Amino acid sequence: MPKIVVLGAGINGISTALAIQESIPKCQVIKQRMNLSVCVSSYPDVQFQIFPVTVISDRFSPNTTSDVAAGLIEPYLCDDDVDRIIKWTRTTILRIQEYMAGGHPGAEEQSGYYLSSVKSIPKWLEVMKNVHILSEKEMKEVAKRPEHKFGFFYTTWYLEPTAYIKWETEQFLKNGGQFLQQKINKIDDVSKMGYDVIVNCTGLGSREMVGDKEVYPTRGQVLRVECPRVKHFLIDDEYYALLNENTITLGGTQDRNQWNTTINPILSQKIFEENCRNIPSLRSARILSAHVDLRPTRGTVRLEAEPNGKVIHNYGHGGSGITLHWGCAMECVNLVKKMMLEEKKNSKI
Ligand SMILES: Cc1cc2nc3c(=O)[nH]c(=O)nc-3n(C[C@H](O)[C@H](O)[C@H](O)COP(=O)(O)OP(=O)(O)OC[C@H]3O[C@@H](n4cnc5c(N)ncnc54)[C@H](O)[C@@H]3O)c2cc1C
Ligand SMILES: NC(=[NH2+])NCCC[C@@H](N)C(=O)O
Repeated sequence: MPKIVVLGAGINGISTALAIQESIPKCQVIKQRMNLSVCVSSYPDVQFQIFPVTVISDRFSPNTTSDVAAGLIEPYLCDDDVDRIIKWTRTTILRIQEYMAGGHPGAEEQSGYYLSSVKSIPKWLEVMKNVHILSEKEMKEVAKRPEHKFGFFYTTWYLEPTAYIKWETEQFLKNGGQFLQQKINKIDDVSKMGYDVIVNCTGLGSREMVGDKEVYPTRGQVLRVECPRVKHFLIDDEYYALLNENTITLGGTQDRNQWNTTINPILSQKIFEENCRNIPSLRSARILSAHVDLRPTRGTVRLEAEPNGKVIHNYGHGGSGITLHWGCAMECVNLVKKMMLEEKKNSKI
């Protein structure tokens, strides 16, 4: 009976743990009514759970990097292979549409403008809806700055991480999942805890815990404001105003190798002013809060099983962890299944 543990409780940890439960039936509690025709009776609900899944983490939502995220579905600050990114994004979008169809909170389509000083059409635009490259005439109407030379309109989604992780956590617990609050100093310590499969989703924490110096912080500061008048998002080369259920997230900074998580009030003022220049209606906004966190940035997302080991890595999503989460979680499930099969074969020898 392999014991599976997921390290980390951000969007990638919780999603991967839930994906394992949903995709490997023996990893969730299955309630079955045993109807025996002979005595025309039925046993009380019988619970089967063969492989419990445990999540170990030092911090939980709403105190993870994931909770600070604006929830925009758009690949960003992730230099991975673009086709891999697009594949993961597509899988995530399907999951968001299922989540929305369930009427759950914190997810919706959002439409708006991407204005830039350079003419470039990102490949990931192919997964978006209602894409329209702005004509010169339309640019004249929409541009807010002389450097806004090129732009496009499209529809994407937002997925508010805190609301979504709350829902995922409820499903995970319903499936018999377990939580353990603990800081892991070295991943080898977990191997000694008797787990057979270890999935590492510790984001920037992997720099120390796994000793991976390729993962580094990109500091991001944002504001949450209330401004019901604003109905479209607007992203340009430096700033962004992104819709959420009842608020707007204004960003944004991307300072590589900056570890400082103290909010800089001067920067907050600049983020507000620059976004008001792009969307004048924001002048009437009510500023609710400011946030800073560190994007777990890496040349590529590390999503792989260690050779002949029991560790699977899923970290380093940069500014795209919400965007890529379900695609990466499902790829992890395939690696877990493969590892369990190997384990079964070896134990037969
Ligand atoms: C300002 C800002 C805005 C963003 N906006 C967006 C956006 O709009 N769209 C998007 O797709 N992405 C966005 N991102 C990026 C996104 O937030 C990250 O890519 C994502 O949160 C990474 O998720 P994760 O689960 O891998 O890591 P995290 O959320 O950092 O979770 C890591 C987990 O591991 C735990 N952990 C770490 N080390 C240890 C240890 N040693 N022992 C035990 N537990 C440990 C932590 O406690 C935490 O629970 C934004 C990021 C920032 C900073
Ligand atoms: N700037 C840009 N192209 N898009 C907005 C990025 C928002 C979010 N991923 C983040 O801040 O990481």
